Amino acid sequence: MSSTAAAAALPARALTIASSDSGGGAGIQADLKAFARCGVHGMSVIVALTAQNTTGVSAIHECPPRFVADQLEAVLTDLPPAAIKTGMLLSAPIITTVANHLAGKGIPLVIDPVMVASSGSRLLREDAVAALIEELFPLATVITPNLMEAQALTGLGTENRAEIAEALVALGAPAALVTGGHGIDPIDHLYDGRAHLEMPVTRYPLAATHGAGCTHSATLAACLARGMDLAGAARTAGTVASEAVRCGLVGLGAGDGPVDALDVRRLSPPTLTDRH
Ligand SMILES: Nc1ncnc2c1ncn2[C@@H]1O[C@H](COP(=O)(O)OP(=O)(O)O)[C@@H](O)[C@H]1O
Ligand SMILES: Cc1ncc(COP(=O)(O)O)c(N)n1
Repeated sequence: MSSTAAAAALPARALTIASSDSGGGAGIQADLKAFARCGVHGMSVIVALTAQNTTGVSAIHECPPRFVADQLEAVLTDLPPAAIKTGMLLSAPIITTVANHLAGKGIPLVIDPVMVASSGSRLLREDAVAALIEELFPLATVITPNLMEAQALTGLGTENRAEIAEALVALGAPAALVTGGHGIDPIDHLYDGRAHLEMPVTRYPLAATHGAGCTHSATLAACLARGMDLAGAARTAGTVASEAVRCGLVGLGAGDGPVDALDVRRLSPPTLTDRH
């Protein structure tokens, strides 16, 4: 095969800029599973490590912003992604570093404004919220808060998703996709500054939703990397996240079990006779 033909056969690339979940349920670990689920080569810039399991976050170790910059430079110079998502970014200096590296690149960007873990720990410091809104939202293609995050970002108490999505766009993001899986209406609401689109999601009443939001935003980025339009990517993200909940690993730990975008229970190591 010529090198051009080999390159044409390569998968699309997507990058997650987020934090590690030692329990493997959310964060970088969920993002890479979602990328693989969508047939996309996943890359990861890790900004913090969490000591975390299904019951909660017990410690957070922040990467120095200079090392975050090193990772971004390593990826962006050699492996430019076709789309990027951000997840747990933790601090204002990290957000500024990320914004400085992404500004002017024109790469589709999904911002999942992860603020508080479903188990209750803060994953974005109080003093970093303004940096997220002012420095990163203007660079986004779409932001994907859940309803609680959307309320915290806008200061609105309403559950009216159309109203809240418009307020998010007024904060500087060109489009907002408000999700609402955790016990609320199973409807994702997309507003792109012109039109509203309601996307019903099949809801599963399972105790395995840890990482659902990460899986959702990573799938959205993977679909954009594969050339889908925003509405199609948003529908697919809702479907993949919902399926990941259906395949969620209830009982894996003592708390909220992790979602599973790859449905690993149906996989097994190849036998020797499968080798080629
Ligand atoms: N119980 C559930 N059943 C089916 N899908 C769900 C469930 N919980 C979450 N999801 C899916 O995950 C997406 C993100 O969930 P959500 O709870 O809004 O985010 P977060 O994990 O950030 O709180 C939803 O849009 C939906 O597609
Ligand atoms: C590293 C990391 N990133 C994101 C989340 C949010 O996921 P969830 O809302 O399911 O707790 C998390 N708990 N940990």
